[in-house]
Amino acid sequence: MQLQLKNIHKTFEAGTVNENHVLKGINLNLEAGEVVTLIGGNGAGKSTLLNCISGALQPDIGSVEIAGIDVTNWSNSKRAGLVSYVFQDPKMGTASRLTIKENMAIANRRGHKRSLRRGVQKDDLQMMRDQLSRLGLGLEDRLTMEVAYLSGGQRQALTLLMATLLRPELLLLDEHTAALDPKTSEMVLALTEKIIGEEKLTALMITHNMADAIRYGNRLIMLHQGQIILDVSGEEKKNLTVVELIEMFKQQSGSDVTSDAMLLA
Ligand SMILES: Nc1ncnc2c1ncn2[C@@H]1O[C@H](COP(=O)(O)OP(=O)(O)OP(=O)(O)O)[C@@H](O)[C@H]1O
Repeated sequence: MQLQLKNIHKTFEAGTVNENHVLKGINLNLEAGEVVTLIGGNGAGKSTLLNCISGALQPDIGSVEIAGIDVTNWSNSKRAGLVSYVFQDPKMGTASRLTIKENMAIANRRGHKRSLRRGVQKDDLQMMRDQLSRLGLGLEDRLTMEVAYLSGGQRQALTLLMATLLRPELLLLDEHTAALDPKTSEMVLALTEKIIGEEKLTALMITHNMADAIRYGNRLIMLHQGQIILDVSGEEKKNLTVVELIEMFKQQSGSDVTSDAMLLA
């Protein structure tokens, strides 16, 4: 099992008037190679769930196993050797004032305490060029350019490459194309699919776009008020339509999706 979540609970501001029980007993198993899209309305708990997996947040109850290792009590940085993530904001996954080469060098040390003094060797440079050329964006010829000068899409593509440079046991994508225009989003999603496929990664991807949730991955999960209310895979998922998905949401949750960002698909 690549990911095993057992009875995850998370409450924010416990014991105050603002107490918010966000995750209510999440159980989820992901087999190696599964690519899961995660949808749900605003505030459903999607990011909180990913944060509990990455270690950015600690669940109050429950356990997290990644690639057979119980990481429940591991810090975010200790989990970095196992889990990689890409966030919505293209500025978050890369260091603006550093060059593409320097960013790639950092990615090449993810989860390792290897000395920063080692510097970039000649064979590292060739590896970087080869890796960057996979993106098809010509970044391999701009190794000494500061990342700040890249477009949002180029930057997110680079972030994705960096997150997978050292093969993670699990790749977490938190609406990683939501800040991009539709065409660029499509480009980054196509690259995401390519990299996940080539590296045979296990991935969990949050999206607000229902059409993308159906199109990508082999399994789709819907979260509502901190619980999994829908879990479809294989042919059933492939044959889903956005209209059916909205209908299922209404049935399962007992509420409407009107004015919800889920409809922005
Ligand atoms: N650090 C925090 N402290 C207090 N409340 C939080 C914190 N993080 C999230 N929340 C609350 O938890 C709830 C779930 O948030 P979360 O970001 O997980 O939802 P989401 O499903 O990702 O929503 P969206 O699609 O809007 O991003 C929200 O009500 C949010 O305000």
